[in-house]
Amino acid sequence: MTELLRNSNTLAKAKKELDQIIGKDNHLKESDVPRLPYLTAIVKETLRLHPPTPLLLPRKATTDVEIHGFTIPKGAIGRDSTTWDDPNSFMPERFLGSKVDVKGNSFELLPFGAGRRICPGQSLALRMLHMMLGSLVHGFDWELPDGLKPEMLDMEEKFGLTLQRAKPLFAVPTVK
Ligand code: HEM
Repeated sequence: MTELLRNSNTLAKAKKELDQIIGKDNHLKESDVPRLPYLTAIVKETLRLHPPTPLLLPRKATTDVEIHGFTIPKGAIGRDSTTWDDPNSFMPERFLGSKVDVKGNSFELLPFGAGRRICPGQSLALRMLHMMLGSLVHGFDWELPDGLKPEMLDMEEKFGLTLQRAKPLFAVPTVK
């Protein structure tokens, strides 16, 4: 939601897609999600830029390592500038028409890990993320409180086992 409130064009495009595909007066259903490529791209882009479990727990490379001829570079993969154009910008469009997924098959984007220790809650988490975000965007118009400008939003993150906003987001919903 923070990235959408900071990027009003993205929020407007997500609303438009929801209005066109499921209709202004209908509630979002799980079966609608496969027909919402832009909402799906927003979820992927959020998981790239703000991975909720950023360290993949104990499996982060602290230095460049080579294993069986494959180089595992040090550091955060979601913002690697050799893989992603403009890696620090929130651009869901980068996933439209792209085969990169978040399910452990695309090694440049591993918010749920990969292989035998991949997150077993992935399928539940992805269902919930699309339903929650899609319902919030589709059901309400959103504004920032007290004349706060999008560019003034505090993007500081609290680093830990899971990554969260350092301070909660305050936003004002109006029923559409
Ligand atoms: C957006 C939501 C979530 C993200 C980004 C996420 C991410 C991750 C990551 C990165 C790992 C470590 C994988 C590895 O070690 O390679 C993990 C492990 C795990 N996750 Fe999740 N997770 C999410 C939601 C959930 C949910 C909803 C559940 C349970 C209902 C869950 C249960 C677990 C468990 C049990 C493990 C440990 C698996 C093992 O070590 O064998 N996660 N998750």
